[in-house]
Amino acid sequence: MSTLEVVRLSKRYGERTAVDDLSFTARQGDIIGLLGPNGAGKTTTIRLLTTILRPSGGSFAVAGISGDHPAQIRQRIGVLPESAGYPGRQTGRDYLRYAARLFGRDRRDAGAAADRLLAEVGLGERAGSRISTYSRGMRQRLGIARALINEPVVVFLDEPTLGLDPAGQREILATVELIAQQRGATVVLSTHTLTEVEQICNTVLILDHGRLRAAGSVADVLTAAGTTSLGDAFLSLTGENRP
Ligand SMILES: Nc1ncnc2c1ncn2[C@@H]1O[C@H](COP(=O)(O)OP(=O)(O)OP(=O)(O)O)[C@@H](O)[C@H]1O
Repeated sequence: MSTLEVVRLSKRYGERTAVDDLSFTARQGDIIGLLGPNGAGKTTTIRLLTTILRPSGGSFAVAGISGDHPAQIRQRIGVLPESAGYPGRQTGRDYLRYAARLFGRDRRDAGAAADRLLAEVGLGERAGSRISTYSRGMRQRLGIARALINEPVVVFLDEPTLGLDPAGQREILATVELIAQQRGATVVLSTHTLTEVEQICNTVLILDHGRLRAAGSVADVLTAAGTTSLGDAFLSLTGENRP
């Protein structure tokens, strides 16, 4: 069964169509790279699929549950938003424990879940430190741990490596691969970094002006665009190869 099924989804803001007739499906363990120039509709797509926004048209389902049931969808997804804020005075462990309690776990269970997740994202040794002392990369990994607290079927990560140095980027990508391989979750990853997509995504979606310009494996997209690099494919499919 598909974990995520999107059928002719659209979102309009007045005259502007931010997402236009978007359809795709995903399965367990897929890492989907959501690409597109600024304003292409990536964040709007993530907001629709995480039930923050209501679609203007079309439909979607997570693990067979219709997007018409946002409360049920939210039980089955995890999200790292574009710019997540964190309570700097809390420790990473306290922050995750609280998140686990919000999902109904008892005190002991919440503590165990927090420690397990902190270890999973490589923050075990800093579990007891205040978040204000974390680097940007560490905060992003904490945000990913937060997104996993309810054992989600689909995890949405909006530009998780933005502003990170190469080592920080690599740590995030390794974490994302673990989420897909060991948990079998589907990961939807929005990014502007094409090398990341080439490294870890088994599916690429290229959006432009809200429309899907290409979908498939990196090899499929190269073939469709008649190019040998994902960068060239991106530029030719999105009309961004202007001088
Ligand atoms: N609340 C809003 N009201 C009106 N228009 C909006 C709103 N949010 C987004 N848009 C418009 O919808 C389009 C898609 O925006 P979106 O933020 O989804 O793009 P994006 O691909 O995530 O861009 P970026 O790479 O810059 O983050 C843009 O034209 C944007 O101006």
